[in-house]
Amino acid sequence: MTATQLTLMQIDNYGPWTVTPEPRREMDLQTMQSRLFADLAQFVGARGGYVFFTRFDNMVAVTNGLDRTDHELLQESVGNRYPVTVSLGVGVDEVPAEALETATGLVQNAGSAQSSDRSEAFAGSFHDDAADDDVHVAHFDVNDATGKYTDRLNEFDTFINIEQGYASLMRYMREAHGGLSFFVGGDNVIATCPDLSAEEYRGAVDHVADEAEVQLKVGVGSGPTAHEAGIRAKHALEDCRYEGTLVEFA
Ligand SMILES: Nc1nc2c(ncn2[C@@H]2O[C@H](COP(=O)(O)OP(=O)(O)OP(=O)(O)O)[C@@H](O)[C@H]2O)c(=O)[nH]1
Repeated sequence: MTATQLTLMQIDNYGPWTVTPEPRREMDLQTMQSRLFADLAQFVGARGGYVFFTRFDNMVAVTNGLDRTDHELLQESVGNRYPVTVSLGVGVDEVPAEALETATGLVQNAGSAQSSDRSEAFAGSFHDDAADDDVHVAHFDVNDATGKYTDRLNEFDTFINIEQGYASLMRYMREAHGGLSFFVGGDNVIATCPDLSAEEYRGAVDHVADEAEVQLKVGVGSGPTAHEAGIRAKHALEDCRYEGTLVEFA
């Protein structure tokens, strides 16, 4: 069975920590959160995975290619270097939303996100019979975001447009296909998806155009890891630019 392996990374007891012994300076929290994301991105990225910052206190990673030892090392290294620890749950499924459901359930079963009793919980099973097309990555991009928004509107109004497109896409992909879409900066959204057809991607692009009036294009790639699928998706997106098309597969 081809499958996506997803890891939920949740900071332990973070809410209480942010206000103990009294509320901490916001920019110090932002610095710590973004450094933790950068470290996770480097660790997971160097092993072929992708990490998405999601809400920063919870991050979601596509970890095909990372095994139990890699996860244990990550957890230990964070615990050694940060004032917080992380709990990890790992799930495997053809449908990314199902894999994340499993991963999340494992972390939730180990204790509340705001329990001082839960620290560095780790549970899950790993995808060991890897296949060449385990991971499907869709790289979405707003058509001419620079001309339509960045060069014309103030940054906040540009941000509203981009975020509305993202909100529409993330909900549609989740509900229609169990795909998980993540804003990654600029006008880009990367989704981890089941094996979908060009017609199904066109449906997503049409939905966002209708609902949020944001015109997307999407490049899709597959591979044994998120990196390999994602780099193919980027090349497919370049094909969209070259051909003037809205959906391309690598
Ligand atoms: N994370 C990420 N961001 C990107 C990538 N490519 C572009 N961006 C971001 O997207 C912004 C807009 O760039 P483009 O998407 O190339 O520009 P555009 O005006 O939309 O033009 P077209 O996409 O060609 O229609 C850039 O400022 C970057 O912030 C990428 O591969 N990954």
